[in-house]
Amino acid sequence: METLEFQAEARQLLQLMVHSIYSNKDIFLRELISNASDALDKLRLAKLQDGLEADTSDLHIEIETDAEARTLTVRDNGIGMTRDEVVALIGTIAKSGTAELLGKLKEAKEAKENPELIGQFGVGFYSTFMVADKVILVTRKAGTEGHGTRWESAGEGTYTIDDEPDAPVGTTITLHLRPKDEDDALYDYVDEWKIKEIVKRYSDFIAFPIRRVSSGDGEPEVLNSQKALWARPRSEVTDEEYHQFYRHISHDWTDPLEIINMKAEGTFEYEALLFIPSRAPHDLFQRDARRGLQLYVKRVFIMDDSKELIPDYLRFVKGVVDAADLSLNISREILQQDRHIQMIRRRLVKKVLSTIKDLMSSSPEKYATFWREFGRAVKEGLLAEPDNHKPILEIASFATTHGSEPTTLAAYVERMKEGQEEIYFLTGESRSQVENSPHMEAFQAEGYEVLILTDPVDEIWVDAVPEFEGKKLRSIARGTVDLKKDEEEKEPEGDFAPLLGFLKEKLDERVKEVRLSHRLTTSAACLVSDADDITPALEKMYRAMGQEGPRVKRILELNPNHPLVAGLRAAHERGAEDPALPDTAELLYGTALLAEGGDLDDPARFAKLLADRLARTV
Ligand SMILES: Nc1ncnc2c1ncn2[C@@H]1O[C@H](COP(=O)(O)OP(=O)(O)OP(=O)(O)O)[C@@H](O)[C@H]1O
Repeated sequence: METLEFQAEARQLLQLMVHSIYSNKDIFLRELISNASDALDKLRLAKLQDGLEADTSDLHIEIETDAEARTLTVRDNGIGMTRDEVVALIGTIAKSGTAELLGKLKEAKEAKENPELIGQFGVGFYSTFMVADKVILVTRKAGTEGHGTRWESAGEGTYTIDDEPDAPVGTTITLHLRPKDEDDALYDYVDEWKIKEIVKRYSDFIAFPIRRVSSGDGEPEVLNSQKALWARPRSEVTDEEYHQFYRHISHDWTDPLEIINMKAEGTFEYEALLFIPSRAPHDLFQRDARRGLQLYVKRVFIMDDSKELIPDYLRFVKGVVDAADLSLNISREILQQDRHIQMIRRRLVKKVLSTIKDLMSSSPEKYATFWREFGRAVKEGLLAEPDNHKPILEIASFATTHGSEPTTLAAYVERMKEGQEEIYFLTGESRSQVENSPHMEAFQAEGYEVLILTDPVDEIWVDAVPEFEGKKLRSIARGTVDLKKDEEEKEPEGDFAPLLGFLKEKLDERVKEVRLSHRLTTSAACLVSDADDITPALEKMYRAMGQEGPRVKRILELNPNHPLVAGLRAAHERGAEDPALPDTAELLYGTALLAEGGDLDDPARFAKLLADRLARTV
């Protein structure tokens, strides 16, 4: 017999379990049944796809209680585990992001107040320690000869592991129950009615029979109806049943925001049951996160995380697709090329997008939640699926200078001023940075609405999307802007020509052009990108990804009505040789860069120039 230590993170999680941060302890049984069901799926699949020799004629889950010994046993005749697997799977937590979450959960008190936080990672097998002070797991892997493995722990720092000579194939988990304490929601889990209630509530849809055996009783009783939820008409399924199923497949603690049923008949039949969660998982933007749907073929589970069924930008959608005409032996490789799968995927996308669109009118609050949680991911679809620009843009909303609530593009277009032909936007790092950017000045002064785009993905998709309802999307930090229709109000460029030429020469390394601006009302100067150039934010992103390219020069625009610019022109006219002029040019450029939230190349030099100049004014 060997005594081993739990990995540090596993120990922390166990601690939380032992000290019962969950107010609902009943869920331990749901977790055990869920694992058993997965193990049965895996055995059936191993036989089907890998030709494993195994008896799958009576796959089932058994629950046995012994009131005297106060034990509860959950048994399955599924795939089982090898000794190494027991150590790796039960002694450690391999899931990404767990450490981080555990950090947040350190305070058990906080966890009690935040059930959703803990719901974000499956507590799984460890939840048994909420109700048991000793857990024994005996298992044998299907297809292995000889002995099985016995694992035992009291949920503290260590566990023991040993050979078990006569273990049958599958896994048996025996809990030595703590004394009941109903004040602490710790019920009597040897009670027949309690078991029935829990199974009915949480595990009714499990595809394998869950049988209750009890010493003395005669025939075992089947506790669940085993009906595949996606195959039942929506009107016959309660929300509670859907929610439990959602938990089984998603391991999310909170109820889903929306449930989608689909059924296609005809040449290619399939059924789908999809869920849109009500909150983004913590790993929505992590590359290694689990994504994809469950694939079944005629009620037989084939695989988890089937990415081929749903595009990456809808990776938060959970659910099941049950296709009638696929081979049970289908592999991931074949899945990628399968025409039917591609067709299903297109239909699912269409359905998800139209469901969100319906929410916008039927339940604006739900829609707002959806967009807040998942909008950032959905916008990636504008890059990935040009064919779906329209339906994606229709469900998108954006922060805007028109009030504090986000707006749809349709609502923006409706509010457009007479004569306005483009949809104006400005990208940046935060709302306040964008709002206070010099680029905004003329638009604000003239009463034009500007969309405020602050997600990193915004920098990219705006270049991929040419228009919405025939209106071009237009960055107000790019190209020329001419909001004033009245030619007479404009300053003649001619008077400024010598100054513009001088500045261009002095700032040649940084700007490609210096010109008068029509977008400034209060600032002296601003920087804009040429219509076809990439923006500084994008340049920065490329750089961060390791793609060095040549520096893109921008255009310096001056406000002819600003006293600084007027004064500079006068000074330049008095004498172009004035030694203070080049410094002023640099200060002007630096100030424009700072005003839009940009980074100076040489902040120390800028600070020195500024201090010298200020010293002369005090
Ligand atoms: N009855 C079982 N038969 C075979 N393997 C099992 C069984 N129970 C658990 N396992 C293995 O142990 C692993 C860890 O189980 P655990 O319940 O802790 O987490 P999980 O099921 O992977 O995640 P979650 O709890 O989020 O569902 C499982 O993924 C599975 O590989």
